[in-house]
Amino acid sequence: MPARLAQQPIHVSVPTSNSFDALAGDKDTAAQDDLDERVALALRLIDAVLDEDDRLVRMLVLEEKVDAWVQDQQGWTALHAAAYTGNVEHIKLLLRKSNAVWAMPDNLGCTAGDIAFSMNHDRAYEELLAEGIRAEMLRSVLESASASDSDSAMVDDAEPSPSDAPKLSTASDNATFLSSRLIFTTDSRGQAVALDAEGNGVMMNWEEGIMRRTVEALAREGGWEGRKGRARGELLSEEERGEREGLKVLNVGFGLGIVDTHLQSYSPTSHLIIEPHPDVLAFARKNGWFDKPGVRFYEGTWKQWMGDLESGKEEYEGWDAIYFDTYSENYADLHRFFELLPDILSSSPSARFSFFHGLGATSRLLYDIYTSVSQMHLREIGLQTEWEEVDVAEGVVGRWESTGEAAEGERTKGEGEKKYWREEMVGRYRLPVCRLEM
Ligand SMILES: C[S@@+](CC[C@H](N)C(=O)[O-])C[C@H]1O[C@@H](n2cnc3c(N)ncnc32)[C@H](O)[C@@H]1O
Repeated sequence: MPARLAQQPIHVSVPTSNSFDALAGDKDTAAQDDLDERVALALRLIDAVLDEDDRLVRMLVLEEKVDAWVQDQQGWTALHAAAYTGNVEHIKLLLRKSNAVWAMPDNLGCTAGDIAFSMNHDRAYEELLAEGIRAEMLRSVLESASASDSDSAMVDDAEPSPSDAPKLSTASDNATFLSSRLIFTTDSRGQAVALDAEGNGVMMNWEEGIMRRTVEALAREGGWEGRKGRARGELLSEEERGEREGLKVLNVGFGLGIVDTHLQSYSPTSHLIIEPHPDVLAFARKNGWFDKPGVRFYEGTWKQWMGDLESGKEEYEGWDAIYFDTYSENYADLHRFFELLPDILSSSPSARFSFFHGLGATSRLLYDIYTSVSQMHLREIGLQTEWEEVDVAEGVVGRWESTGEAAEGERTKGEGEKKYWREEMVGRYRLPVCRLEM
């Protein structure tokens, strides 16, 4: 979920370890001297930016062509320094005239944009945000071009990896996740959790508040709030007599069944759940989900379901409410799902789509970028998005426990625990509610 999509939200070709180590690794003396000099100049650039020595900054960037991506001991680059001073001209110079990397995190995981945000340098933040949005939009254009070149648009990539392939993580590779075991248990605070084979939280009960608020928003916007708590039989009779519209809901990714439980409280006429993981399906079966009236499971991935829609095995029904929350997929997958929406969302003006927006939730800058990029991609296919802000803490106990799902997440508590949502930096959860523009 959340970061399930944000496991690898940003793919940039930059060194991931401290740049000093990378540069210092070369044993050749002449080359080493050259590297030492480059590092020294890069550190000088950081100092010059911090001193706002405009002449020196310009000389180092324009004449010396200093490597602006080099990090100091705290992981700062010249761009972090410019974000700290809020000097917009330096930010522009570094981004346009040198090899500064907007997404480079420092040792605490902060990008330059996060630094600008925390210093309340609004213009500097906007500049870095615009750069991130541009880069991500470009990346997704290139990704979709290469996906169509390789004719993979409808191919399900959730095939088991060959045994000689490098070991992939359950948190970032969907096929690896789907072929590994899941455990349904409770954490030390008694909250339900689903953990993957690496101990990452696939779904945790702290997300209950978000799931409830999502279904409430879909129901309110979709005009089916009034179904809540009514007997299913009565609702169906009203539908048959033409006194009430039917309600068709589709959820992609069952997890702990939290969002589906909320959807069920409105007794939908039909409720399709797409879920491929055998352990999740067994959990759902054990908890009676296969016997609920109106509920049907598609036992496969959403990409397999797309293939079945195309081949006519599954029907394009036109759903009134669609929710998407998978695991170990990335933004490119979500984007592909967006493109299916005009064909599967009911043409009724009250039809709504939502998805779990945990994209880039390790950084304020990344969260803002993915909010904008997803909204732009949805607009491209004719969907308008409104965002509701949700306090993730709402009614939740110990929500940060044992979430290893953000691969780049910071260790925060005991061994094996990582922080997923950097609340202090990212702020409130943004709940998307999308509808077709009429
Ligand atoms: C985060 S959980 C969903 C939680 C759910 N929203 C809830 O309220 O409990 C993600 C689910 O997506 C499923 N999933 C993973 N990959 C998928 C795929 N390619 N297609 C459909 N579902 C997938 C996982 O097995 C898991 O059950």
